[in-house]
Amino acid sequence: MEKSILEINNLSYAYDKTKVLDNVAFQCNRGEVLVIAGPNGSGKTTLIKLLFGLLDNKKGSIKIFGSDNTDISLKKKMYYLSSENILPQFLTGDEYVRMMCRLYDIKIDEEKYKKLISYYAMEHRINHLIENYSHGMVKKIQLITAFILQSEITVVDETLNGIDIEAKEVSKILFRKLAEKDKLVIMCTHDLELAEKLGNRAILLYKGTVKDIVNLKEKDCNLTEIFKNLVGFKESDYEI
Ligand SMILES: Nc1ncnc2c1ncn2[C@@H]1O[C@H](COP(=O)(O)OP(=O)(O)OP(=O)(O)O)[C@@H](O)[C@H]1O
Repeated sequence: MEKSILEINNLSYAYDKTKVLDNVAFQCNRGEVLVIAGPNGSGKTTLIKLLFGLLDNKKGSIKIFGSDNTDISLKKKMYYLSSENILPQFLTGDEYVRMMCRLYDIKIDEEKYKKLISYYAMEHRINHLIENYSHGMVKKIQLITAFILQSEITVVDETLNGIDIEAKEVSKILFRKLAEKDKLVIMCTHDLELAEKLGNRAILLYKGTVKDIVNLKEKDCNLTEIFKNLVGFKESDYEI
């Protein structure tokens, strides 16, 4: 089985004339949690949107399982947990999960599904309309869906922000288990502690370029310090 399943080369992107990604290149392997970290506006979400073919006119290439990422057959192999509430508001949580399973040709394992609902304490809300969910509940529905689908590639955009501690801890365990099943998990986050605990490698994105690719499994890896150095952060520069 091939290890590298996603390859990005010379990727650049501009909104109108403003360049936000410049010559980005990296590859991702099966079985890893790859963290994409970077300050606000560094281009993380743009990169994810390009990955899913949601933006036109990119420069460079994104190959997934050897095919161009716009290949429609790839859609069923990838699931995106957005940081925004993009779920259909007129469905219940349960209807959304079941609809996604149909779209992805996944026969739902009812026992597993029930377990996931209880892990995320959604027993009493799963049949309510998404429209009436809190911010965290919308995220929990996406997490339940991700662990039911177990796609080849799961991309998480800040989804662990704004969920309660128990849900966050459960998610950490389940994303690790997903990677252990030889799936690729890509996680955009500002939470560097989470990144260190969960990730295999981190791509450090800064002003649209890849500044470093850090092996998080190396002993004494301190992503916060690496980051501070990267942006030239000095405690002594700040006072009130
Ligand atoms: N639709 C858009 N039109 C114009 N500019 C955009 C658009 N979306 C994003 N940008 C700009 O592109 C740059 C990168 O934004 P992006 O959302 O990819 O960054 P990010 O790293 O995900 O940020 P954050 O951590 O704040 O979520 C920013 O300067 C942003 O203002």
